[in-house]
Amino acid sequence: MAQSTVRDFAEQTGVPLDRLMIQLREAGLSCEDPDAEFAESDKSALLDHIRSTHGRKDEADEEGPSQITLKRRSHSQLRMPSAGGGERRSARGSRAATGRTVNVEVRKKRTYVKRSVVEAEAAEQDAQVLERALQRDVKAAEEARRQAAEAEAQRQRQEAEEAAAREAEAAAAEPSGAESVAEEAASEGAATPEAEAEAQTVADIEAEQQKADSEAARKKEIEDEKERKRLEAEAKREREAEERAARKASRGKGKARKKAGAGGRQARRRGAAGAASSALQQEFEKPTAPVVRDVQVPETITVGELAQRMSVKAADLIKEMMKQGVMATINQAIDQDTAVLLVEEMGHRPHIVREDDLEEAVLGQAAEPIGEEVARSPVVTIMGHVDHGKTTLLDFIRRAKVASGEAGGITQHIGAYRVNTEGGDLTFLDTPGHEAFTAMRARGAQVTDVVILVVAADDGVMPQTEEAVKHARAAGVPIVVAVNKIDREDADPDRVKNELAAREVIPEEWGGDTQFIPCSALTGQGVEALLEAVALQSELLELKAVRDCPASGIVVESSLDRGRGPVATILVQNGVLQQGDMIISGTEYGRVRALLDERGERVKTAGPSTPVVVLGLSGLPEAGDEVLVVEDERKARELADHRREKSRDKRLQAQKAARMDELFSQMQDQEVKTVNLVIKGDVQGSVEALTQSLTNLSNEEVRITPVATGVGAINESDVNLALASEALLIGFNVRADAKARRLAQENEVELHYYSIIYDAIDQLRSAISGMLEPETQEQIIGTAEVRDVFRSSQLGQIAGCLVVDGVVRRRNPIRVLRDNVVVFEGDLESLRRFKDDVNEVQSGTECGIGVRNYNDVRVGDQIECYERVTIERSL
Ligand SMILES: Nc1nc2c(ncn2[C@@H]2O[C@H](COP(=O)(O)OP(=O)(O)OP(=O)(O)O)[C@@H](O)[C@H]2O)c(=O)[nH]1
Repeated sequence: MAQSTVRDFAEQTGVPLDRLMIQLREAGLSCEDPDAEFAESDKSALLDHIRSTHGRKDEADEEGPSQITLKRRSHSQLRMPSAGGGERRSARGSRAATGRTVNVEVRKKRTYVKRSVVEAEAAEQDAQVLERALQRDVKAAEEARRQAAEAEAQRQRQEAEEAAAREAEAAAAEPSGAESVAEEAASEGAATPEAEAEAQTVADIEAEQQKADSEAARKKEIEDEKERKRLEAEAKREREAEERAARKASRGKGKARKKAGAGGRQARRRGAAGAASSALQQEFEKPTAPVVRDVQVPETITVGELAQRMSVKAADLIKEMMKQGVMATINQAIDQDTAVLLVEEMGHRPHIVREDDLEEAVLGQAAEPIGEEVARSPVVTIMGHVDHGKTTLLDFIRRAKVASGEAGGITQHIGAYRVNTEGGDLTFLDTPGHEAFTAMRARGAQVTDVVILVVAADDGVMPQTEEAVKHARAAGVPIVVAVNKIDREDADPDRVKNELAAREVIPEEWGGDTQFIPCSALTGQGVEALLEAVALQSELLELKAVRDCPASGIVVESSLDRGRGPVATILVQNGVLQQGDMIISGTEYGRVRALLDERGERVKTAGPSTPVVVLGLSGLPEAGDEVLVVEDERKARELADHRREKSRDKRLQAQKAARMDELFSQMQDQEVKTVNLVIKGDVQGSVEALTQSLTNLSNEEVRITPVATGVGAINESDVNLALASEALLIGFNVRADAKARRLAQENEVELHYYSIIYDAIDQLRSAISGMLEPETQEQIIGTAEVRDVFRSSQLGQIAGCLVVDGVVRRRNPIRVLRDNVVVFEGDLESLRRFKDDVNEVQSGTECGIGVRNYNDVRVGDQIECYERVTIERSL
């Protein structure tokens, strides 16, 4: 390398010479002459010095701001000629008017930096330049040294090889002396210290070279491995992307391939983890044609559910309904026909689902029992008017005192009893006779084979006697008439025969088919004959039942027992009901936990025509519900759920209708008053009957609405409900519990307790009578005939009249009638007797009448005087 001076170095690097000299002095190098040689060692020392001081700042520089920035803003206006025709306008001298003025804002920013800072920066820059130059020079010197060493090593290796070759040749020429020469050479080599050092250097260099080579080879290997893995991963991702694309392509979507490609690219970007997650990702494909769905349409379905089945938004369905002219909300139930229409309109395929499908599937042959028929005992219902002796008669028959235990002496709910008579077993359904139980009695007739119609011989045929005849006829059930109370002195059995014959219940002795048995439930006279007659009647009927089939029957009554849960009285009609059977009844189901007979004793089985109390149902079935034994619990639960859903839908539909009706009627008549009722009772039948009877009291002015009904004691929630709906709270044979009583007291909710249905009816009737609007009636109080008409200058036209009927009063309104047709309606202006004004004129008296605002009264007209009276009404 050529020798260089300090000056040369300064010129090379562009650093001012004086600054370089300062740096050298600071580095502790004595350099007075810039033309002196700039040795390598000096360069290394200077580099170390610069490295150690590089970036350091004077502490003084830290104080105060190192620079100040000044900003200046100036505004001016620029007037520009309007584009296109500016010159033309200017020629006309209208430039000012047409030119455009632009506001110009000029912003200037100037930064002043401290001198010391500038100097320091310059020094810093020079130091950096020097550092770079020195570094370069020092590196170059090192490189040169290394190359020189390498060249030397190479030269020595060649020399050694040549020497070896020469010696080999010499040895070949003088084999005897070869060894000695070689030894000599070796000893010579070992003996020379310079040669030894040289050899060591060469070995070191070679070792270094080898180490560097192996290091490079190892690095390359690692790099290659990485590259290979990267390529493998990439190939895998591409394969996956291609597979996806192929799958989509096979579905015939041209677009899909593109998307899969995009997905693949995305996956590549995300890496392996991303690729795995993208495989799970779902992609939406817009269908190219409208999707036609098969939609199951049951008998009733809510709008929301129908929309769901068609996979459309409920709002869209409601819109479609509006187009069809049907207004509905999402929770509203619609009928099958409407639903089918809507499904078709929306381009789908409706499939009508019959509700019975599931019933049939679950119940199988249970609907129609198949098997060998055997004789069964008759089911007898006693019907008749109130107090004609039904309970007394049944009491006598089964020798149990039922009547004495009943509130008000009236049977309150249907009970079923099996009694042994000489004519065989008879099952009695103890139906009550009061009108409130009409609905239950109708149900009773459906399971009944024979009706005993009790008619008191002293009272004859009464309204409920007639009703009982109608029910029996409607059900096609034969009647046996018990002409009761024949022990009474005023008993008149023939009257009963006559009255019933008039209603087409003809006695046998009169050629009809009805047996009339005179009896006394009190004394027992004729009761045996009555039972014989019933037995005879049922023999004629040849009653049969299938015993060897899954049991089925009818719920006669149900109630909630505090200890035993839901309790249902069931009349078995076919098959044999056993403890452990899985039964379904209406919307309830359950495994028969226990069977009890009419005396409350446990029995294991109950055959046809046997009334039995069943424990184990999930809830209270309705009186009249069918009971069926099913195979397994799952099926029973399924069917019960289905029925519950169905009844809920129906209820929803009914509720909606009721609300609509209410709306319409309120629109028509704003004066309709509503009495809400919350009714709780001891047994389902009573609640049902009471609810129906009370609802029947509704008329066009007062509507009675049972907002809630139920079995059991009145609880807090009943009181709350009554409060919320401003309802009357009625307890029939039940009382409010302590909490409910307290709540009722606090909120002044009245509790009405009853144990006799007609008491409840009477009280409510009188209560709602008070709610009726009083009626206004017109009463004619007098009539006068016009005999003469004359005019007075003071009073105008005056009619000379004779009061022919009642009294004519001056303050009362009048009507003028001509040939019995009203020609004017108004008031009297004056009423006079001779010259005196009077307040009233009695019948048979003449008077002068002036009619206000009417001057056309003629001879022969009648003037009718009337008054308006307000009459309180009752139901
Ligand atoms: N003298 C006489 N009185 C009878 C006879 N049968 C019933 N009574 C009386 O008539 C009244 C009414 O009898 P119930 O058996 O309660 O009449 P019911 O038809 O069951 O009445 P409800 O349960 O209200 O439908 C009672 O006081 C009986 O004692 C009878 O044969 N002779």
